[in-house]
Amino acid sequence: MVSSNGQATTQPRFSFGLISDVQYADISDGRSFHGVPRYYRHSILVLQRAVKEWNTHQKHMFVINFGDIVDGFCPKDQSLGTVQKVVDEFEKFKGGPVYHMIGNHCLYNLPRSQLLPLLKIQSLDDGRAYYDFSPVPEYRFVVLDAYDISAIGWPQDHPKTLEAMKILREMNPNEDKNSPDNLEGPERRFVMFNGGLGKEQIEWLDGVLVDATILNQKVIVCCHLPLDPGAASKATLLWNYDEVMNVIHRYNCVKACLAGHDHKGGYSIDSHGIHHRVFEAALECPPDTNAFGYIDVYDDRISLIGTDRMESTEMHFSPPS
Ligand SMILES: Nc1ccn([C@@H]2O[C@H](COP(=O)(O)OP(=O)(O)OC[C@H](O)CO)[C@@H](O)[C@H]2O)c(=O)n1
Repeated sequence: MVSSNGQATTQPRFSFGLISDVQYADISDGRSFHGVPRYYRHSILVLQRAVKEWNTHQKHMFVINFGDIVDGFCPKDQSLGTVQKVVDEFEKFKGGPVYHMIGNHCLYNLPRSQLLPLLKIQSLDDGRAYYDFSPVPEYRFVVLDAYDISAIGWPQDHPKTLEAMKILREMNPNEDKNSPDNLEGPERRFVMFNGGLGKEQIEWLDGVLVDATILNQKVIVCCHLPLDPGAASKATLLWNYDEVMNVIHRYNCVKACLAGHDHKGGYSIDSHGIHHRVFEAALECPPDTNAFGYIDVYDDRISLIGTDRMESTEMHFSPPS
């Protein structure tokens, strides 16, 4: 294709919409633990404007929601209806499927057994919430379950809860396990509002990357929790981000890791040239401002076009090492 100035332009192979940390609740505005304003009722308006804009573009193949669909302060007798209400807003997207992932605030509201069907996350009986999909033969998306090993979301006596509590007891000296006090650097991630990937999920990830390599697919990893200390506050990282990145770094197929959770957003390129983009939260948009976007996917880069508080980011792929 040739543009008006006579230069060759390339069309994206495909595009998709994205939004993170809607954290809607029908409650008055409040603040985060650190005093950052949170606009609980406004966040669903941000989502509505996002869906309207994605539909106007008429080019997005799908939408990805990066987790925390409702806030933990949502009255518990309203959790089910509130998750459904937000899912219904996502369903107004006309271009294709909406892919959800779970975040800590989802799990403060509902157990996995109720949450996963609402979010249409196909799961085996064991409640796992990781999956992959391939929108075009050249690309594979991997959606990780960041709360696979977690002290929230599983029954109290579940082996995964017990494993998570053991990790927190060993790694976090505080009585309040949500507090990163007395922890330094990336050790600050060992708090109860984070989680990690279990052995089975890591083996599954490894298998997907083997398969993607054989098929010559480029892979985009999506996870509610950030995977690189350069892109996010240390207290928001996946517990075993280092183990997960060691697996990813064994292959050349992963081009970008996309995340939510750290509401201010962030961006880094790691030692292997992988892009890490953490998305700005819809929840923290003051009235009439927005944080959502879409990504144009090319063969040699992905291009995030953000609205308002979501910064645009060009992510050119490094040549394979
Ligand atoms: N230092 C802290 C931070 C948080 N808490 C408590 O942990 C719960 C979850 O915190 P919250 O900020 O709501 O979690 P988000 O997933 O929205 O955001 C994660 C990052 O903080 C975003 O930057 C809640 O009960 C907090 O009060 C805490 O005790 N100590």
